Amino acid sequence: MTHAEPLPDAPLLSTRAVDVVRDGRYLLSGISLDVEAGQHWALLGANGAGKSTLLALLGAVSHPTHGEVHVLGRQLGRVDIRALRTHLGHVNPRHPLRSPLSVRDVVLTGLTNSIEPEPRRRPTPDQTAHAEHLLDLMGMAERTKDTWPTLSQGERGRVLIARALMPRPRLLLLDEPATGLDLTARELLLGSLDLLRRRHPQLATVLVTHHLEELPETTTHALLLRDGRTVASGPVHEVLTTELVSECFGHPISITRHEGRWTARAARRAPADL
Ligand SMILES: Nc1ncnc2c1ncn2[C@@H]1O[C@H](COP(=O)(O)OP(=O)(O)OP(=O)(O)O)[C@@H](O)[C@H]1O
Repeated sequence: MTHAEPLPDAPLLSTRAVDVVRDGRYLLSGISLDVEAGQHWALLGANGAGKSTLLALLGAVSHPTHGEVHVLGRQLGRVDIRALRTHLGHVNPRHPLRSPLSVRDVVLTGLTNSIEPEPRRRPTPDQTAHAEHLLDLMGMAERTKDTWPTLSQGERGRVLIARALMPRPRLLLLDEPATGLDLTARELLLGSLDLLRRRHPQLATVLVTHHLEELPETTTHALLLRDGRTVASGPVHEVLTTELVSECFGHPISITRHEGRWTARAARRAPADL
């Protein structure tokens, strides 16, 4: 096992014919996916489809049972993945911070990937400026001195994205970032993600959701999962169709796109079927 630096020209993420088997059950079967710089993927599927299981592989948190996962050109299982993880921004929505750290200090803990600031470690002026730049992108510039316990769930979510971006990762992984947010908080989050993607065009993201309404308009690609298998994968205009999304959720669903955003409506059963 060797420490690994990323290979500069490799796809950021690549999985080939990946299976994840737990207790004899296939949670993922035959998943192949390439994520390149500047791409913004949505992983969509019903509850239990395998989205979080796939995201854990992409974040080098778990290993496949069969097949290969390459992160930044390095194959999981062949290298020490701790070195690779510093290039991946992974947002944990259950961030276990309890103390009243300021928003700016929470973002700075992203440098050491620690919950509390490391003792005797002082951020450089460049690092503090970068934290403030990221908070500005996430719409939190006015809140840098506020303390963590005073933030709403939506505000915390945006601070945690800024924290994950602090080490300047090439890839950001987001597991249902809009869950539990009210409409305004959701729109602020999605607007911030759109701005981030436009300002940092080399960044790639992978975002898990069940809801098409929670996709930022800058989403470029989608992978639809059903029972651990790929229903469709590719550019959004080919994949987010009424036919394929209906197949993914096992129910007739009508998809529309308006001003860059998607809406899904489940068809009601006809009275005769009830
Ligand atoms: N460690 C495990 N051992 C056994 N089964 C597991 C394990 N982890 C997840 N599962 C099962 O694998 C399936 C896929 O889970 P996963 O969390 O990846 O789905 P998901 O698409 O993210 O679902 P949700 O939208 O509900 O979060 C589920 O049926 C889950 O119960």
